[in-house]
Amino acid sequence: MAAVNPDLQSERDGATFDTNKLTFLLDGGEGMTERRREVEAEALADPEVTGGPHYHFMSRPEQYSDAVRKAVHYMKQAKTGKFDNPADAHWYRNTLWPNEMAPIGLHTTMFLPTLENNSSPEQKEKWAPLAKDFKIIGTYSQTEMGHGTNLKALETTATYEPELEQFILHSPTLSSIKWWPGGLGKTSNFAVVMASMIIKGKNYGMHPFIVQLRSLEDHTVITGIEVGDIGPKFGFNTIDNGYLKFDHVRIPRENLLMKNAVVEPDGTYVRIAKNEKAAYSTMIFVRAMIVLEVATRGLAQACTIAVRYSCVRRQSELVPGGPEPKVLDFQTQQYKLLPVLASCYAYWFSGLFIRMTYFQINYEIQQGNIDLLPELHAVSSGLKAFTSYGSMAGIEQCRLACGGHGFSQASGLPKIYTTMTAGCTYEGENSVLYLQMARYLMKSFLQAEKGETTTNSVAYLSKKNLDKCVLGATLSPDTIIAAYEHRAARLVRKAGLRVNALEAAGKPYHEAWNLTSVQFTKAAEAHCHYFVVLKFADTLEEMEDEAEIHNVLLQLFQLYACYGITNYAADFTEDGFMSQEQLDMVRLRVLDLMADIRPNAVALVDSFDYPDHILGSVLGRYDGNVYENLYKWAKDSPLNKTEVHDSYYKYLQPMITGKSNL
Ligand SMILES: CCCCC/C=C\C/C=C\C/C=C\C/C=C\CCCC(=O)SCCNC(=O)CCNC(=O)[C@H](O)C(C)(C)COP(=O)(O)OP(=O)(O)OC[C@H]1O[C@@H](n2cnc3c(N)ncnc32)[C@H](O)[C@@H]1OP(=O)(O)O
Ligand SMILES: Cc1cc2nc3c(=O)[nH]c(=O)nc-3n(C[C@H](O)[C@H](O)[C@H](O)COP(=O)(O)OP(=O)(O)OC[C@H]3O[C@@H](n4cnc5c(N)ncnc54)[C@H](O)[C@@H]3O)c2cc1C
Repeated sequence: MAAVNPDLQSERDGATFDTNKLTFLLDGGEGMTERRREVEAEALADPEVTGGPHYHFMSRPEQYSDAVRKAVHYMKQAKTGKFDNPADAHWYRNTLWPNEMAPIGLHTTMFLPTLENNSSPEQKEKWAPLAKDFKIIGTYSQTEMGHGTNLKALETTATYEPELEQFILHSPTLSSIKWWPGGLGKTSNFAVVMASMIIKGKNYGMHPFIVQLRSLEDHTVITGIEVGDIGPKFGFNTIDNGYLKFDHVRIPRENLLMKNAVVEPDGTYVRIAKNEKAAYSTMIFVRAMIVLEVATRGLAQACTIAVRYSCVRRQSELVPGGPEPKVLDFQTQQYKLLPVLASCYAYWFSGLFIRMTYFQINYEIQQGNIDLLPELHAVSSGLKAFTSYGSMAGIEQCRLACGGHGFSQASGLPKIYTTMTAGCTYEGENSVLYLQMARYLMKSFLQAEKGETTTNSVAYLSKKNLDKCVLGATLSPDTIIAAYEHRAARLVRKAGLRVNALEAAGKPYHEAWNLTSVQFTKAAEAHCHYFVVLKFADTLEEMEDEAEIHNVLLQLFQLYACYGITNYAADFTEDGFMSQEQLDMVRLRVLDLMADIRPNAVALVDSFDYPDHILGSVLGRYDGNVYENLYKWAKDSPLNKTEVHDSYYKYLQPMITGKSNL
């Protein structure tokens, strides 16, 4: 390995804590880190994983094809049983497809989970092993050209015919064509198709059906089905997001996944699930996973690149006539990057929390206890929206902080950005998800108004909140939490009272709701902000005796919270809760905290522990040898394969010389 750039080495030498120990905390324990590193090391030693053509120097069809090559490699490995632990499989995939979407991504994240959580026991026994062993490859096909958000308006129909005990799948309109499902266009031979179920003329709403799309022999498309790729996108170019059209395709009755609702042979519909949104369960799972696995990890990688590069890049003067400083020593550069880094840590702890909570509550739901489903739906929706938007903005900030080289694909940042930003849209568009959380907040507000006690994430709504902020120079977590509680409670209450007032003035509820929805999305955002602050504080409180790490995490916590206050100053001050003096103090504390954190900046990104292969960045290399590798990158560019490019002979030569050698 090449020697580490001394400018990066000096940062590591000056850190006040052991990065390894912080990595253990982020991974959820030393054993988890060790296992992750083992899986990554095995993958990194495999030429099928690290070899192959260079991602950025391929066309889109080549990118897709190479991703399929990797998919086959993954499936072969998985078939040996070595990934029985889902986390191992996850680490392996992350190394195989760094910041890319696998053509079989939907198979593992949605198709299989839907089969497992929405099938009857017999169906699960039949389908899950086939999917687990990749004997069938599937996707989750819900969104249509005309509707992604409004699931009640899905137009694909599954009409039951009792005589033959079959459902007939049909796409009655142009807008009913399934559009967007990942891996649908070219890769999958099966899909879970969400369709409106119609029995004897009655529409029972969206239900999941397992449908074969292509032959298992030669991959030709089943009669009555039209399927293909939807074309190049802003990102996600390794995956074949597809379209799917049905022309009266018949499937057996048993292909309705019947855990939540059964259709008997004579067409009698029997609902089993206690909650009518049971068919939406896979979406909750993915939303809960997006927080850590998509939003936070994308941001952590971008921070790693931008912070390391900012310690390697020297430019301008700090001391008149002095040497060029590392750009991270400029206060404005710290202001670009360190609050983003702090938010990354904040999201990480919320991500760990929602992942664990999802598995706990889902276990309860599987046992038939659905009491906590509304809480899980609200929190997973809100956190998905809050963290994906924050990460998207943070990644862009990291890119801008890298100056010109940030604009090159060599930085790795455009790819991280385009992959991650999709997470603001898929699995529920962010504003739509904030409005789902807002429904929950409105209900909780009404409960609190009636004097009832609200619980879990909204417990603060029925508490007596402080009227005056008591935040002082010590910035204790409790006073910070109280400030965020006050802001969220006030914004929720203000929006709730406005709905009530509009209704009292004669507006129907739906109109009152729409007229308050901007306020409510801001209230939902404030609620999520509070929640993320709270989970960060909880992590600090629960930490075991690691004083150095506790110190630096406390600084990050304070920076995250203070930066949030300065960014949303009006929310904290306009009702007189926080004084101008307190706000001024908070603003100055942001600057002081940045100076405190600065010496540990590289150690804090090293703790994310991303191998260079996953970062895919010349700027963010662990060894910091940026310039020689930028030069190498340029030399590898396909345009440099020949001294004179073909286009010269085709176009320039005739114009410049008046003759053509072609
Ligand atoms: C270590 C292991 C790691 C494992 C890693 C695993 C995974 C890796 C991570 C991530 C994967 C990454 C990448 C995957 C890449 C791409 C995948 C993209 C896939 C897709 O992109 S796939 C399509 C997703 N497409 C949507 O996301 C549609 C959004 N649109 C909706 O979701 C609905 O359409 C909605 C909610 C807007 C309106 O729906 P609606 O009109 O029917 O309902 P309505 O508003 O009337 O609400 C009536 C009552 O239902 C409640 N309610 C609603 N939803 C509920 C739910 N889910 N559960 C429980 N209750 C729910 C409400 O809260 C309310 O309750 P109440 O009445 O009490 O207030
Ligand atoms: C990369 C990518 C991968 C995807 N993968 C899959 C997949 O595998 N399977 C699948 O089924 N789908 C998939 N999708 C589809 C995705 O889930 C939807 O695009 C997403 O849910 C948003 O729905 P929409 O496209 O209908 O947006 P729209 O709802 O049309 O959003 C347009 C605008 O309208 C606003 N809006 C809509 N409804 C409301 C409302 N009620 N109140 C206020 N504002 C509203 C939105 O906020 C937004 O600003 C994918 C999409 C992308 C981009």
